[in-house]
Parts: sequence; C-alpha cells; structure tokens
Amino acid sequence: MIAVDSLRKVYRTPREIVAVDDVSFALEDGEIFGILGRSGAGKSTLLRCLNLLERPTSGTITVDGVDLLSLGEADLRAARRRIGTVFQHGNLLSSRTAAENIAFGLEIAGIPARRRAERVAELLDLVGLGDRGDSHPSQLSGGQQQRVGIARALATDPAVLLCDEATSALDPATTEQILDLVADINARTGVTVVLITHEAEVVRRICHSAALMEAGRFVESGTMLRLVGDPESRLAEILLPTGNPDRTIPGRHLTLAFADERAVDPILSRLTRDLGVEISILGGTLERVAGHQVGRLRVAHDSRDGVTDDDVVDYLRAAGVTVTAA
Ligand SMILES: Nc1ncnc2c1ncn2[C@@H]1O[C@H](COP(=O)(O)OP(=O)(O)OP(=O)(O)O)[C@@H](O)[C@H]1O
Repeated sequence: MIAVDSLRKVYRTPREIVAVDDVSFALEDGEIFGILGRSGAGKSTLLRCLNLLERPTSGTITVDGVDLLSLGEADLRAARRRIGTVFQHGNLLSSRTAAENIAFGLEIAGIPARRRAERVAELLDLVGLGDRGDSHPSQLSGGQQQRVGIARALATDPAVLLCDEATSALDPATTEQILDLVADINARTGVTVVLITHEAEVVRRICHSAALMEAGRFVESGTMLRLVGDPESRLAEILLPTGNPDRTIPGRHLTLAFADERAVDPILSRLTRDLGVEISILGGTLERVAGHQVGRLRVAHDSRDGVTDDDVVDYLRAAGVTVTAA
C-alpha cells in the first residue's frame, strides 16, 4: 500500500512557489489512481516527490508501512527499487538495446547475469516485445519505446508504478494500446499504478480512482464510480461531460448521474409516462468507466397538471438516479 500524508513541496526561487500543497491520499494494493491536472498544477513535482527524485519540504510517503523520508541513504536506495517510473518520452539510453535498457536497474541492484537475462526475457514478453530485445531505441516506434520504458520500470518488481504523462507524446490509437497494456499488467501482477496526466481519456479508460489537481492541491478525489455518480463533481464533468446546454431552453434543468443497470433502464420514458411530464435531453455522456457502464445527463422537464419539481426529483431518486439542479 502507498499512503501520502500532508505532502508539501515549496521552491524558493527566491520567490516562494508552493508546487505541492498539502496532498494526502492512500491507495489499496492493485489500485490504478489517476491524477488529472492542467499544466503547472504540480503533477510532475508530486511525482518527483513520490519517486524520491526530489525531497518534499514536509509530509510523509509510506510504502508497505515504511516511511520513505525517514530512511538513510542505503535503505533509500533499496526503497527506490520498490517504485518504478515510466517517463513521458521513455528516457531510454540510446546506446543500449531494449534488453540492455530493461536490464539496467537489475545491474545496479547487483542481480547476477543469468537471472537478469531471464527477467529481461520475461519482461519483454510481458510488454509484447519478445522479439525486439536487440533493437536500439532509434529502431523502435514511440509506442514500442514506451513498452520498453514500462518493462524497465517493472524490472525490480516494484510495489508502485508511477506513470508521468506516459502517453502524451503518442497518437490516440497507440495511447489506447499503452493504457490497455498498463491495465493488463496491473490485473496480472497486482502492481499499484499512479498516473499523472492532463488527458481525461487516460483517467476514463483505466483508472479505478482519480484526483483533480489545481494549484498544488487535490480539489477532488475518490473512486471513479463515486465521482461520476456525483452530479456536482467537476472531475466528473471533465471525464463525462454533459456539455454546455442552452440555458434559455424552458423547464427546470437537472443533472442526472447513474451507473450499471440504471444506465440501460428506460427510466426517463417511464417517468414521462407515469408522471405525465415532458423531458428534453440537453446533453450528456454514456461511457464504460472502471468496469461500469455510467452516464451523466442534463435534462429539462416541463411539469404540468400539478406535478411539481420535487415529484420529478423524488421519482428519479427512487429509481436509483442521483439528481441535482443544474
Ligand atoms: N525546480 C523548480 N524550481 C522552481 N519552481 C518549480 C520547479 N519545478 C516546478 N516548479 C514550479 O512548480 C509549479 C508546478 O510545476 P509542475 O511542473 O509540477 O506542474 P505540472 O502540473 O507537472 O505541469 P506540466 O504538465 O506543464 O509539467 C509551477 O509553478 C512550476 O513553475
């Protein structure tokens, strides 16, 4: 398990910049956690603190019960091996083959050559590059280089895999393949994954839980299902947008959120029939998120014959839909 408590990173340049401001979270083993934020939100700084490339100003990072910031040099080196990082541009050594890049961390860890070769072969297979071990980075596509980067990050069998905008230099189809590979590795090995990204699609496609980061802080966080089920969640609006509906459309505007069987249940047609109200759909998204079919809709209803707004809201809530005034 990885837990972060009250993490802060302040740069003095000499102007004081609080890049990470009181960030806390705790992840279960095997969770895929996405941190979504715009440029400058502090994502990279947070990630560099998590992989101990930078020392936080204050706070704690605990992996499997060990407070990493309290460790001495030798223990810290060992602890770093429990945290693998995949970088945006792969950061492979151009003079080394794919296999040699993957072996690098194992060499430093003092793993004997035979065991190293076995592990590298296993990892090349895991990332779907079993026949490209002898290729140099310049002979590999961006997606293949990222596969090597993932294999290298996994070489020392880390508890946590950190992905630093690992797909943002890739085209959409390759991005999907790499994300699916990360999800597959997570399912097969149980490694906990932390992804930082500015792309909603990355979070939507594979994350179990997510946070929205702004100006160094987590302004929202939670499981994907809880977030998208909260009609007021800003993160949900980024992940499953309901659009920017025309406020001049008459009737009361509501935002609805629903999941699983409710996403395929004809609740709105039952509502119009049972209460005799007219419903207009103003915008929304239906998607598969974290293994669940979920939806967010913005609707306008025009009540008549004594049916009140509360009647409509109560009806929808009784049917298992989360409702809020839009
Ligand atoms: N080494 C540094 N020295 C001083 N300020 C820094 C340093 N690194 C980052 N910052 C500042 O910290 C803030 C957060 O930057 P950071 O790179 O972590 O954001 P980000 O969300 O990763 O953005 P991007 O995706 O553009 O890299 C910014 O204001 C940035 O200027």
